[in-house]
Amino acid sequence: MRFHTRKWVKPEDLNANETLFGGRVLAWIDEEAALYSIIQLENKKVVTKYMSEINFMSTAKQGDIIEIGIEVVKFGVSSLTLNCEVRNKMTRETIVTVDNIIMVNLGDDGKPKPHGKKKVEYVRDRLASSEGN
Ligand SMILES: CCCCCCCCCCCCCCCC(=O)SCCNC(=O)CCNC(=O)[C@H](O)C(C)(C)COP(=O)(O)OP(=O)(O)OC[C@H]1O[C@@H](n2cnc3c(N)ncnc32)[C@H](O)[C@@H]1OP(=O)(O)O
Repeated sequence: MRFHTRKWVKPEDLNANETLFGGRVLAWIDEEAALYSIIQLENKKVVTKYMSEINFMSTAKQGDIIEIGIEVVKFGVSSLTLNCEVRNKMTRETIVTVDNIIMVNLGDDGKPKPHGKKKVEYVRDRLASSEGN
C-alpha cells in the first residue's frame, strides 16, 4: 500500500476526549479516495457509492502526524474498489481501516459510465507514453 497523504492533527480535529475526531478522519479518507480515483480514472466526475465497515483500532492526539494509504482492490466496469488504511506516521500504529470503498465513474449525465481502466497507472508512465507518440 502507498501512503500518499500526510496530515497534522490540529486542535480543530479533536473530539471531546481530546483525541482525533472520527468524522474528520472519514472526511480525509473520502477526499483521498476521490482524488485517487479522479487521477486513476482520468475523470473529475467520480462519486463515493459505498463504504464497508470502518474499524477504528487506535487513535491519535494533537500534534501527531498521520498518513493515509490507498490501494486498488478491483477495477470494475464503472466502479473502482479501494482499500484504505490510516496510520500514525511515527509509530506506524494503525488508526483505522476501511476494507472496501466503492467509487463510481460518472458520465456528463450523472449516470455510471464505463471507465475502461484495468490496472493502476502511474503519471510517469503516462508521460512516457505520451512522449513516445
Ligand atoms: C467538476 C468538479 C471538479 C472537482 C475537482 C476535484 C475536487 C476533489 C475533491 C474531492 C472531495 C471529496 C469528494 C468525495 C466524493 C463524494 O463524497 S460524492 C457524494 C456522495 N455520493 C453520492 O452522492 C452518490 C449518490 N449515488 C448515486 O448518484 C448513484 O447511486 C450512482 C453512484 C450514480 C450509482 O448509480 P446506480 O444506479 O446505483 O449504479 P449501478 O449501475 O447499479 O452501479 C454502478 C457500479 O457501482 C457498483 N455498486 C453499486 N452499489 C454497490 C454496493 N452497494 N456495493 C458494491 N458495489 C456497488 C455496481 O456493481 C456497479 O459497478 P460496475 O459493475 O459498473 O463496476
